[in-house]
Amino acid sequence: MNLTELNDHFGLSGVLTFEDHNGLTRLQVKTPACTATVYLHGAHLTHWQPTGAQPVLFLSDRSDFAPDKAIRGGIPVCFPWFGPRAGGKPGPSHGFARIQPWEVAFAALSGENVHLTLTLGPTALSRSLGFDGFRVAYEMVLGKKLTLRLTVANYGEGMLKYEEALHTYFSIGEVRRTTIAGLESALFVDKTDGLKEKETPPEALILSGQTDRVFPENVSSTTIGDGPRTITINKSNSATTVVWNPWTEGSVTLKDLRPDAWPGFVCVETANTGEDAITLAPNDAHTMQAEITLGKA
Ligand SMILES: O=P(O)(O)OC[C@H]1O[C@H](O)[C@H](O)[C@@H](O)[C@@H]1O
Repeated sequence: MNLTELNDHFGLSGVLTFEDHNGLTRLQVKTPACTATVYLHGAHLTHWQPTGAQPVLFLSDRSDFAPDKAIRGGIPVCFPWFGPRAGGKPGPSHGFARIQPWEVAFAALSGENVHLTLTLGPTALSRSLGFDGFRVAYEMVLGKKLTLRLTVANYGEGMLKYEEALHTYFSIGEVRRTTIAGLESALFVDKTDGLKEKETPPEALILSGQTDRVFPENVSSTTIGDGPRTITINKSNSATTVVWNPWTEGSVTLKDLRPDAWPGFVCVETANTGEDAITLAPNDAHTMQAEITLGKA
């Protein structure tokens, strides 16, 4: 659908409008409860700001907005693998979902919440990478809180094994003064240190250097302490949590991130990766959910 058709079919007067940005289609949401921006490219939520609060998501001002690139910041949807593809097989980092155009299936205002569903089915790129019999529905409920539901269905004839992540970049005042509660004494794999298995200290986590930690079999809720506010992530059907900040060392390798931007965000990711990957029998489906709420410290 072109912009006119999208606005005719799914636009909500004064609440939800589709527009072009750099050749990509995005939608802007404005309600008494929040403002939000979603790109159909990657079903990428780049902005969510409850009324009266600071923006919750970080977006890099050097991000590419191009059909073959992932947006840096917001919430990249990683599917059907996380990080580099396993087994040395070809394919983009974090899978193809974040660099494919998704379709709008549903948009409505219910009370003060906008309910939006975007879908992704097999594309030329996914088929070229061996993914044919799947469908993904991504439901967002945008209001004072944010609910994200990623449902994957197997329409193929064989088993479908996949990884997934909502790679959320939270905007924070200063990462070295930010606490992450909920991962106390938790086991993690340290991707910055040869995949060694380690355990976090018994108190809330404060990052002090380049961080790339995968917490397997971890269903805990996490709460980010960002100065006067807290950001809580409650999740279901997600067995992996990932915490990432590139720090100075990692940032220099990322062309789409200002080298001094890293103190302003932390990624706390709702995921199913590695041993927690999902395997679906034909006609089966699985839903992973994250719910993000703001509070006072
Ligand atoms: O640069 P990207 O492909 O978006 O990946 C950014 C980061 O994502 C995750 O958090 C991974 O654990 C990291 O290893 C990776 O560097």
